[in-house]
Amino acid sequence: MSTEPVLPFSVVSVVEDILQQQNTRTSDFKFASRKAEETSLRRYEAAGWLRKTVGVVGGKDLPAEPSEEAFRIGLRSGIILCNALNKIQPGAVAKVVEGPSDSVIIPDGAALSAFQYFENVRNFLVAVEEIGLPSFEASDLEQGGKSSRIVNCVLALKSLAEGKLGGRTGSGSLKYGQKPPTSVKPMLRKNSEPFMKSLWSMALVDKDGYTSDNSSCNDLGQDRPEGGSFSSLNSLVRQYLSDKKPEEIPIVVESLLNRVMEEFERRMQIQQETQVQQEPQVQQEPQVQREPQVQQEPQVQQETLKTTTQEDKTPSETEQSISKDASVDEVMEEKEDGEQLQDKQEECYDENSNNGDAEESNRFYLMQQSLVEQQSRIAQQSLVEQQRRIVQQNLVEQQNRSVREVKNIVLQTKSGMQFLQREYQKDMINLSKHLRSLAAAASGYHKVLEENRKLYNQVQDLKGNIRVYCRVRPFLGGQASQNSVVCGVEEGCMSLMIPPNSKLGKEGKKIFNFNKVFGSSSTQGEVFADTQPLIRSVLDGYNVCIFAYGQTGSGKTYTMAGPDNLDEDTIGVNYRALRDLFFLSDQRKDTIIYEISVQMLEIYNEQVRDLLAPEGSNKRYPFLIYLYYNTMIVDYFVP
Ligand SMILES: Nc1ncnc2c1ncn2[C@@H]1O[C@H](COP(=O)(O)OP(=O)(O)OP(=O)(O)O)[C@@H](O)[C@H]1O
Repeated sequence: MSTEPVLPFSVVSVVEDILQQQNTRTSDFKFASRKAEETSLRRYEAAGWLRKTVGVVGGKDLPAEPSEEAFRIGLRSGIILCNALNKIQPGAVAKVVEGPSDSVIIPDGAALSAFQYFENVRNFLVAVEEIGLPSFEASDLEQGGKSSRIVNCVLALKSLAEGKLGGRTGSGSLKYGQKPPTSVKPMLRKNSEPFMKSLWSMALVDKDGYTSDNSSCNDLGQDRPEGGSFSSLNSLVRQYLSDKKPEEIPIVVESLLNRVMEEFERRMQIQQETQVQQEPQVQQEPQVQREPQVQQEPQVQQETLKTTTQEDKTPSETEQSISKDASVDEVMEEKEDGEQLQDKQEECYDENSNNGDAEESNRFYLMQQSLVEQQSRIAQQSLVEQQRRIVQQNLVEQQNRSVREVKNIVLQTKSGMQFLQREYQKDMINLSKHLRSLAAAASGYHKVLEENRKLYNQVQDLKGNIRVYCRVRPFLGGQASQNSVVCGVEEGCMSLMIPPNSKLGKEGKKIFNFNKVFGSSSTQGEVFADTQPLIRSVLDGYNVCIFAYGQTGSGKTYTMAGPDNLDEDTIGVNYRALRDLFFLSDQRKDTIIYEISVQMLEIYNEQVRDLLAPEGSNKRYPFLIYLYYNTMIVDYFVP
């Protein structure tokens, strides 16, 4: 039954206090001074280890806490470095050229033996390279060189030496600052070592305030059974650092945590002093709180391991979900990478669990974090790469589909155009055939038309070139019907009553024959119907003359022109003949063009007078001229 004292303060409250103090005092100057201080601490550590390794005599040129310049000058001859290396690994530098027996610190710029200077340093650097430790340039030993690289090299030698003292072989295991065999680099901060050592020194302080060499507690990932409060703080620090990359842990945080450690240690000491005075009371109370802490911390650790396992597993699950679309080889490669990282973790974990060195624990912890982060990055990169590849494949497939659709449309359009071209050629061939047949028909039509005209005019000739029609005028208003001498009207003859004292004879009845007789009830249209065929003969080149003959008031003007009030029914032969001529001319305009002119003449008292002549000219023609005049319609007046 452990009897842990109950802390009157919580770890969180200490951290909060330190954070508050730190926030008020943080400045750039602090950062710079802190960094310089830690650089000096590293240099002192390197110098101290070299002096301890080569001995006081061999390391007389190197002060215990040298400045940067003194550190560089002390190591400039290469003797200390070569001797230290040979102590760790005998024969690493086959021959070390020693300086003068009474050598002292040679001022910078003073002439050294060139052989001594060059051979020792060169042999040391070659040996360091062969071992795989971080090296530096020979010029770093000169004025203005980078002494930090020399410090790194010496501290790596120190780690190698401590590893050998711990029973581990140098080959195949990672050392402090030693170059890893693969591209996976331990993401170790240079200034983390003092802090972690401070952290670890806290871990070795037991409840009584004594330092313990309990090697079972040398792993920061393990909890001390007696150090519940420190384990809580340790868990808190580890929890804070678990999701941070080494480069993301700023110096201020590291400084802050260091302050937390110091403050925590101080309060622990105060508490222990108080505990000595109130031991009976204090020894009972921690049992109540200590047990849950002891039980809780493994849970925290287990949860951390679970989280790590889940982080390891999540990319694998993601890979499995994506592997449907990815190639099998790529997924296998990624799984192999994950397994390799897992193996490295386990290897480092085993190695670290067997080593009691705090630096190794620190390095293991940071390296484990870097491995997990690297594994996550690899999984994320593969996920992003596979998604990008899927998107590219989808785009390519979509473009291919579009190209295929366009090709199909082009082919359909081309076939459609070819079909239309063939149809067009067929239509053109059929049209040419129709045109030829139409041309043949047209030529035949003209022949038929000519033949028709000839036949038509022959019919007119057979009917008679001279036709005589008789029209009986009806009685006008006020005339007695009993005075009419017309006693009979038939198709081709008319009967007249002969008065008794007439010169025509003693017969009482006289019959006259005509081509046709129109009675008093005949209309203007009936009279024109018999003369219309002669009008058409005019357009075929025949001469036609229609004239009316009769005494005054017999109805000549009415028959040829119409009454004073003209309408469609009462217009006479002249208007109807002219309308028919214009109609035929328009009907035949595609084949023949007619020029139509009109003359209106009056023959009165054997004088021919032009009725269309300008007013007052009173142009008269001899009657004989009229006989040869080619006219169609003449209203002939008999005096
Ligand atoms: N078929 C008819 N129906 C009705 N009225 C008619 C007809 N024929 C002639 N008339 C009328 O008889 C009258 C005389 O006719 P119209 O003037 O045509 O005779 P005319 O022969 O021309 O005389 P003139 O030789 O003096 O010129 C007119 O009033 C006319 O309207």
